[in-house]
Amino acid sequence: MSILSVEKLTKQFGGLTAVSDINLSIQKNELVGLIGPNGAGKTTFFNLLTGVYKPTKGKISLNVGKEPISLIDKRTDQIASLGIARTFQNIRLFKQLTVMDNVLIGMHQKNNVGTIRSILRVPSFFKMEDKLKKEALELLAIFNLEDSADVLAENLSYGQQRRLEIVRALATEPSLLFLDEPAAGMNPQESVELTKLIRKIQQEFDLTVILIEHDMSVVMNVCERIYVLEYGRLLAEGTPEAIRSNPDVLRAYLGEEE
Ligand SMILES: Nc1ncnc2c1ncn2[C@@H]1O[C@H](COP(=O)(O)OP(=O)(O)OP(=O)(O)O)[C@@H](O)[C@H]1O
Repeated sequence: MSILSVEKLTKQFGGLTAVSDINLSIQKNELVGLIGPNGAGKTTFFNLLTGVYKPTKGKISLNVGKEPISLIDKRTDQIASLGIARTFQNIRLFKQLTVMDNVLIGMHQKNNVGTIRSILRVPSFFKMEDKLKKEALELLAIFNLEDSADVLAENLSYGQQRRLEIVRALATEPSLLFLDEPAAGMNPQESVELTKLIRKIQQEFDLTVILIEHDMSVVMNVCERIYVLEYGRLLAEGTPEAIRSNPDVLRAYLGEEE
């Protein structure tokens, strides 16, 4: 079943067409890669799917309930509440807050803790808060961050901050997770560990994952299917094996670092 489908999606910034006539369909529980040279339109594509930008043209349809839902004209918060979570190329954590609080914010988005209850601090608030903290610690443990729960996010290493971003996205209990260059700035060993973690959470949390990544070893190891963009257009689509030997892809990447 297709969980997300995109038809003729286009985004123009003045005279520049950043995303051009993209058609794509993602199946439930797939782990799909989105690759392409710098400026190919990958982040713009994520921004269109998550409501940051309004498309110039095209359709985006999400299939998580009885009827498909159009994401065109939905705000970012509405899209998030439909079960789409993302991370950003430039880490966007609450750096002055602890690791735990960063995760709790993600959870509060989903769980109705309630402003009145939290201001009045009634017993049910503390009960809910304890439950959420326990769940947050379990999520942090998957990413080997549980011992840093009380550390300020700004004091984490770069690799840890990237992992915390994923935990915070997971805390909203998404069905679709968009990861924008999760391995950027990581050393090779951290990238390998992250690859395993992405696969693990996809299976454990029944997730559909779309991953933008420049690190080809991450993409080729983790993705079941890959879409390649170039100058905003869809250049190729296929399994990692097919993409690896596709002449158009090789040409687009010629001279690019792998
Ligand atoms: N807000 C904007 N206003 C104008 N042009 C933009 C805007 N956002 C992106 N662009 C342009 O759209 C094109 C696609 O950019 P985008 O960031 O989506 O590419 P990308 O594939 O994610 O690149 P990278 O791999 O370098 O992150 C680029 O030419 C970029 O300069």
